Amino acid sequence: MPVIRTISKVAKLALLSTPGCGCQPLTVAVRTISFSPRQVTSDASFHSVSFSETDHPKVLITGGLGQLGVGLAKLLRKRFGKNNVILSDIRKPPNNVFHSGPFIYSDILDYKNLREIVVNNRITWLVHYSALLSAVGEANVALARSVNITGLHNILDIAAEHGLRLFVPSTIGAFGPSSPRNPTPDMCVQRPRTIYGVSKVHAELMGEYYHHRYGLDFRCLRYPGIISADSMPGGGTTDYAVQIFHDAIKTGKFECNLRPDSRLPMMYIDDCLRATLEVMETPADTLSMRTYNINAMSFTPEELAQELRKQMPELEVTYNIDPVRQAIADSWPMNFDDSNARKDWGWKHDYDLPELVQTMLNYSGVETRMVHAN
Ligand SMILES: NC(=O)c1ccc[n+]([C@@H]2O[C@H](COP(=O)([O-])OP(=O)(O)OC[C@H]3O[C@@H](n4cnc5c(N)ncnc54)[C@H](O)[C@@H]3O)[C@@H](O)[C@H]2O)c1
Ligand SMILES: C[C@@H](O)[C@H](N)C(=O)O
Repeated sequence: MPVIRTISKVAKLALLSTPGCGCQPLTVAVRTISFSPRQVTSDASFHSVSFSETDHPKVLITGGLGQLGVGLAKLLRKRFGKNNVILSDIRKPPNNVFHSGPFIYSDILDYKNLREIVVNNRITWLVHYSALLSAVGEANVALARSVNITGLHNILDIAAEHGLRLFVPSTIGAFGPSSPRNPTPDMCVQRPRTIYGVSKVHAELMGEYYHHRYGLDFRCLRYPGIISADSMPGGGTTDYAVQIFHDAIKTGKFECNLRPDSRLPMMYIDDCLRATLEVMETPADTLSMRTYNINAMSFTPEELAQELRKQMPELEVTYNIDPVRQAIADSWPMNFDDSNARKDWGWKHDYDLPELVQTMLNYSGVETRMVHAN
């Protein structure tokens, strides 16, 4: 019992000294406390990165070379200035990305390297995009567990120690077959059947725990499947909804790996990235929760093909079901209830299915014409 009493006393102290706002310097160095309990006083200057709401944040994006990171960096750089947003990844950036703003190598499994980057660049916001998605995660569970869970622990500790505002995306994949699927609310049973989903529920719970325990300013949105024209998805279940545009334009044909009636929540990338910026800028006292569903539309492969055929009547779609992806899709939400995000911080999507299709075709058409011209 004395151990439990001591822990709860420390917890109370931490809660009292950081009243739910990550902008305050933390009184506890989290990684230190987890291995050898050592209090760090609140005036210790080495971790007190000062960030006031009037300053521009200094942002680090991990896993930034995937489907979403480059677009987010572009949006944030427009708002906060090119040099205030650092993209990072373990892959080599293409020329255009390398020359568009700061890029740095960062492996989220390397705690010391991460800490060095945060300290040397006086980072105040951390957007944690590194992950293995649902389908690649099932193909390599050990790596997914390491990147999505061990990597997240490094991120949480760094963010807590340095008083960062931390964004970690979750996903429709954080729900499972026993969750209500149509619609899926923020609060319900979450028993996902993929390592990806399990790691994302873990991230939601750990982030919220660090928020309550250490005052970490943790913010999390559960994204639907994201559709983008100029970046390719990294191996998920919703990838078909991006691939169909590329194949339709290139060959007029598409082979879909999900059943025609597989209904999933989806969103155009611009809405997703804007939501991310909006929730990061929302004053902390407006957030009644730390993890929100966000939604835009919901469709099946058949409905997407029908919408595409309004502009490409010749489009041929065949179905060759991937049992792994199909089982995942069958366990995920069909419709997402995002009423809390709409109520608390005014979330509103811009793109429904017709606008999405028009935008993707316009963009991909331009790209195709450029490729043919070269
Ligand atoms: N794209 C979607 O449809 C979608 C939907 C819901 C949630 N999300 C979440 O958004 C985030 C970004 O998604 P994305 O589609 O850009 O993912 P992605 O798979 O395209 O990119 C992930 C990136 O993480 C990097 N990475 C892998 N291991 C790493 C390591 N050890 N250290 C540093 N980086 C590492 C990869 O190199 C890759 O560039 C993820 O957390 C994902 O779960 C995405
Ligand atoms: C939905 C999302 O998390 C990702 N696009 C996947 O399918 O794995």
